[in-house]
Amino acid sequence: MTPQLQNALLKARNDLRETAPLIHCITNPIAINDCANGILAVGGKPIMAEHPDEVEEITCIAGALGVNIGNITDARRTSVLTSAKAAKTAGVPISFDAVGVTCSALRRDLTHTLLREACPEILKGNDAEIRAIAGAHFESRGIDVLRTNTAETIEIAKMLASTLHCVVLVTGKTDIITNGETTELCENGTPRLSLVTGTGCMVHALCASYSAVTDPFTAAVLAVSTMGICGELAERKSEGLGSFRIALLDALSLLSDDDYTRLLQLREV
Ligand SMILES: Nc1ncnc2c1ncn2[C@@H]1O[C@H](COP(=O)(O)OP(=O)(O)OP(=O)(O)O)[C@@H](O)[C@H]1O
Ligand SMILES: Cc1ncsc1CCO
Repeated sequence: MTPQLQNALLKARNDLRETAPLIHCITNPIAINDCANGILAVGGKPIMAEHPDEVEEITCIAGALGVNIGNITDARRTSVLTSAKAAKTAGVPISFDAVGVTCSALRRDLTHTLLREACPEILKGNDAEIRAIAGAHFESRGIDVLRTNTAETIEIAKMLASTLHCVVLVTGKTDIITNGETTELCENGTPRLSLVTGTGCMVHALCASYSAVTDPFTAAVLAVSTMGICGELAERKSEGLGSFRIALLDALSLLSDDDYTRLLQLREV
């Protein structure tokens, strides 16, 4: 990590708390509450709105837009595209979480329409989701990854980022963040994060939050490293998955710059 990136990460943490921008999220009902609380914990102001007749208005007054296709409905499918197009016109940065794009033609079609018509600044998925979007071989079951090959996925993510001119974030044991030229790997986290539903969706909500105050690359690095570090801190303070989930929100709201810097495990490749 360069000193410039380290400074940008700390500045973005502070700027989000200072400016508290409105973050418009269209997400799934499984994770909606955790996403809203996650945004609040790091300093943003969430608004979860998805009615097709109001989303354009809301996107246009937001500092960033987060769209997630984890539990798609007719209304959300319409709203995702309406909001993303409005965001492009208004210059509002978009983060897109391609949850389950591996699972159905509906999600694949929606994803490719979105990438074509209103390409996000940050494209996020797990290993299988990013591979599926790139047209590469993937192994998954439902929304879960069955097998990864990090070295290969890095190359796929770089190619996708270069083609789409966006930042690609691949989550997993090792998180990959790339804009096609610069690539960082984040080793923070704990397997427990994958045992609680919606932690990937929360990473996405943090991407949207930080993209309101910094460039998409810094925002994606900060979002995923924050979740990883807070997962590590929460694991030390909890017993089962219920107390882990609560401890995770505590850690997100209490994380200091010193602890963030001390625990950060980032390396450029
Ligand atoms: N085995 C692991 N070890 C360490 N951290 C992990 C591991 N698996 C996932 N994580 C972390 O958990 C968070 C969520 O990533 P994950 O890949 O599970 O997202 P996801 O598949 O989109 O999740 P969901 O669909 O449940 O929201 C990330 O911060 C990631 O770094
Ligand atoms: C369990 C589940 N199913 C669709 S979305 C989701 C939340 C994690 O992405």
